[in-house]
Amino acid sequence: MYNSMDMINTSAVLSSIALVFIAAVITKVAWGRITARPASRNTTPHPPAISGSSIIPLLHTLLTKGLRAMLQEQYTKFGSVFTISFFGMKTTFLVGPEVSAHFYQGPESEISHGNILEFTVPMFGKDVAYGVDIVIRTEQNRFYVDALKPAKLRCHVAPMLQEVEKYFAKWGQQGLVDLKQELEQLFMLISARCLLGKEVREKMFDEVCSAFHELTENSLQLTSLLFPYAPTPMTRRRDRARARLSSIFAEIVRSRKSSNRVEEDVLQNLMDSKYRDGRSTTEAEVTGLIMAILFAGKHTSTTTSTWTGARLLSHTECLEAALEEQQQIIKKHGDNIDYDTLLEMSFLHCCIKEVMRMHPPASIFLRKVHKNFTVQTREGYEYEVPRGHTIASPLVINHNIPHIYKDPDVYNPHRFSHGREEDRVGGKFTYNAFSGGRHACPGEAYAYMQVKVIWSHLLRNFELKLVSSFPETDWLKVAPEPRGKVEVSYKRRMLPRSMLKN
Ligand code: HEM
Repeated sequence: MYNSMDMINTSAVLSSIALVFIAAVITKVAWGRITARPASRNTTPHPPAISGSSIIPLLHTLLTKGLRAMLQEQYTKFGSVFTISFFGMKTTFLVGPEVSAHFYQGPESEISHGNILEFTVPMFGKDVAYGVDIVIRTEQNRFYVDALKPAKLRCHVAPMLQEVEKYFAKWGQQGLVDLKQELEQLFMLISARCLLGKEVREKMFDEVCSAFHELTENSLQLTSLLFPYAPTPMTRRRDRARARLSSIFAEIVRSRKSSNRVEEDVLQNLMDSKYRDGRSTTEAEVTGLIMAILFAGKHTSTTTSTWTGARLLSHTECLEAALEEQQQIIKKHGDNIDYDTLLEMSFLHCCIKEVMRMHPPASIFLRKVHKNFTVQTREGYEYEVPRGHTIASPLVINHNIPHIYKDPDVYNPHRFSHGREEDRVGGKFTYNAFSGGRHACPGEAYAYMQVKVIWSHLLRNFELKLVSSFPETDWLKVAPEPRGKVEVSYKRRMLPRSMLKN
């Protein structure tokens, strides 16, 4: 069910769109006024629209206070459904679970990514994702879901742990690190091992990292996003990097097949996947699918993990509760960590979930409307959203609605604990860090698993302190992330048990 668009992680896409938005507004100021216009053929009005000169204060807020502040102002003023119109492009924002169902589960013929993710086609090739039709894409999505389902995840815990232990064994007795940079390197090592396979991890790690870096850096430049096929130096570098990666993965696939070698990694799962008509995946498809999954999972997991550190190390109570949980698990299972042990880390799970509520790696999701639909707001207003509009589900606001999340600006993992479960207050579209409905992230369980493997290890083996101030969000990055270095000092613990309470 995944097309090329979907392969691209939404965080990157949405932030890119925000950049496009900023750039477009900077270069030309449209004129107009705020109106609540009636629908063309029936009595249901279109959502209130902000356009023309009213864009100027909105732009001012966007540039001075950021995306969240700008959207929050419009939400306070107009309620949960409003349209921002500039340069003829109309984007209707749907804020909160009450108005989000159609966004997430409307059929492809009525709501789709449109051509928003067209730029992913030259990244991953014409054989996967947005290079193929919806039928093939849906099948390829099934390959992902299957490769990342819990039964298949169990075998990744041991290799993940080995990578984590080996990585942190290189740290000294004590020292100072940039957590963001450390975790980025570690996630690439884990991804190489569990997703791409041991050929890459053992023999071609540096080459694959550098080609992948070239591929993403050059694809996510504003010009490449807007004009993915223009013959610019960036698109040429992108194409060279993709060609290199394609040939590396094609060679690995051929070698495994010719020697009948079978590995326990996601690459193997994609190689073994079959379409409903019995056809096997081709080399080009496997190559495109594996590059896309790496792209979808790496940055999101790195930023989530870094924010988890920043939040835990700034909230003593949460840090102590997380340590206490580790201690209880150690008492029960010793130092052994497996898939089931990770599932027992429910407080750590809530800590990570709360991080993604406050710092969702994808801050806004976008879709194109192909057929008019109506939405009813919580206050009882009904609006018709017309065909042709872009619609947006802004997580930066949705995850901070006070009637759903008590004290939304406070980091409080307990809000997700059993019995309280604020993420269920508004139904199934209340918490959408992993999107939802037809395009829900297939890597959610894998993502939690790897972040927990890392953080349980860090908590057990190191005393950590956040040295730099709590990071701001860098909204100017294509995928929002903590701005600048996240400096953390560490001191090795001799034995986790002796360092903890009780
Ligand atoms: C904290 C980590 C992660 C977050 C927050 C996240 C979030 C998301 C979101 C929001 C989407 C849907 C985009 C949309 O609605 O269009 C998505 C799609 C996807 N994610 Fe994740 N993701 C994470 C980690 C991962 C990991 C680790 C993997 C794989 C190992 C992965 C694989 C994918 C794939 C293949 C898609 C494409 C789905 C589609 O085509 O509809 N993600 N992810």
